[in-house]
Amino acid sequence: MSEPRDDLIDTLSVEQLLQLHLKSELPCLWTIRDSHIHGRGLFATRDIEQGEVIFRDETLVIGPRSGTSSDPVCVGCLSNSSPLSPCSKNCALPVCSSQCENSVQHSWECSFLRDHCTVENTKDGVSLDLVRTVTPIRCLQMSRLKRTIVRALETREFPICEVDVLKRYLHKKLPAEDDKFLRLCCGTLDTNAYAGTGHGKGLIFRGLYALSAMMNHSCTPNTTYWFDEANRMVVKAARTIGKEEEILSTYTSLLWGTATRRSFLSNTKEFLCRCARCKDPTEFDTNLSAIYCKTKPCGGILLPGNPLDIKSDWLCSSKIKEHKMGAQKAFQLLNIWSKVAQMLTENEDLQQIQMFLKGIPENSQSGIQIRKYFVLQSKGQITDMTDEILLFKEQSCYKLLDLIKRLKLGRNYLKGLILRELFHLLQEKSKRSQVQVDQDQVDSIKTEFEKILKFDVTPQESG
Ligand SMILES: C[S@@+](CC[C@H](N)C(=O)[O-])C[C@H]1O[C@@H](n2cnc3c(N)ncnc32)[C@H](O)[C@@H]1O
Repeated sequence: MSEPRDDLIDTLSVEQLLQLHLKSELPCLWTIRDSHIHGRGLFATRDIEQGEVIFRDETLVIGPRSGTSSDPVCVGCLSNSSPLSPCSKNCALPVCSSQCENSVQHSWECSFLRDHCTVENTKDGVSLDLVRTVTPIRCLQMSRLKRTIVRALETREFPICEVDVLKRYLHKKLPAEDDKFLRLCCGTLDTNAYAGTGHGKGLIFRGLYALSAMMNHSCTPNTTYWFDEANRMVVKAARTIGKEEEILSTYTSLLWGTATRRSFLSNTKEFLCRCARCKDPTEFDTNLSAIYCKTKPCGGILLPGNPLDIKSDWLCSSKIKEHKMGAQKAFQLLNIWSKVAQMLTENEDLQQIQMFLKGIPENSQSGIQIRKYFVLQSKGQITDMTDEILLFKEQSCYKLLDLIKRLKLGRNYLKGLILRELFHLLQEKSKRSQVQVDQDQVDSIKTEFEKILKFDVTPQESG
């Protein structure tokens, strides 16, 4: 499909625009329709097998994340794995090499900022404020086709707009049209962008993906995604998706409890999810949000009476009416646990962690937070770990895998990472204790994680 003349672009439907943007001539597995969840959604045009690639999405724009708490990354390669220094051309943005400084990616915004801004009193020559504005600024370079797609996406105004941050540094007024488009892009990015991380390369970015922006959210999505070497977003079926079924993604961590997920979605995307998992106080019998009943010697667990109403009392599994807790108190407790969990993982003190885990219900969100950290992020090499840590990591892998199964998350990327870790742990365990580990089991774990983590299944590729 060749690109039409500029004046024809305005006459195309969203679906045609997206087909053009993805430059795909293959038959596609998706169509755009009205959704009962919200606005438009993406729907399957045929049955899609678990693990099948549904689409590979090209970026409309990609750049550093906008959060004030994010560590700065090189604006050229978007990685934080090498030491950063200010761009020598004095645009106040950080780069990690002369190659990144002179990259096509960076050159345009570099001259834009030098031409429009005055930057003084920066910390080490870098302005973190301006780093936040890079991704919207990059939108000004968009082609007619990309601008038309951006205008077709859902957008809303969020309280913080990067254009206002940029304005603090401008000594030259932006043309009204650019100002308006930049504002639109800020809202569109906040509504639709995905945060990406690059496996092992310290990549941290925010990308606007045209087709992915059509996917509504569910806390038990039927897809999983990943970013390939070209930073394309690869979306796969986490379980079988029937013809006509809506193709759903997630905008939040799937291992958080309902209250945390819903408040995150409300704060970052300004909507309240009402999916099947959000409606179920037990979250498919996982009790992720549970806290122990404080009435002695009850021993029951408290869960929200109505998880869709943040003010509703938390009720006890003993069904005794008086055994309850106000929502505010319950949220405070969950918050404190989460902070303690964060502190404990930073210290990696296994004894203290075991004590903390004894005081909270099994599967509780903070316990899961600790286990996930130990499985996927803990410092150091497996070969240097004590037997106790190795055992804790192994148990944590099984716990997380069980949770993923019970939450009906299917074959998702997180599961692949956990299985890979488990494979390495079992190998180390058998080396250390010379205990015979079931080799068939280890091999099947290897096959499964390789299948999940291997996204280049080109023969099945669609649009
Ligand atoms: C990436 S867009 C999804 C596509 C959008 N429905 C459209 O018509 O363009 C994200 C926005 O869709 C809405 N949305 C997505 N999932 C939702 C859900 N589960 N419940 C309510 N609104 C949702 C929210 O307004 C959110 O900001």
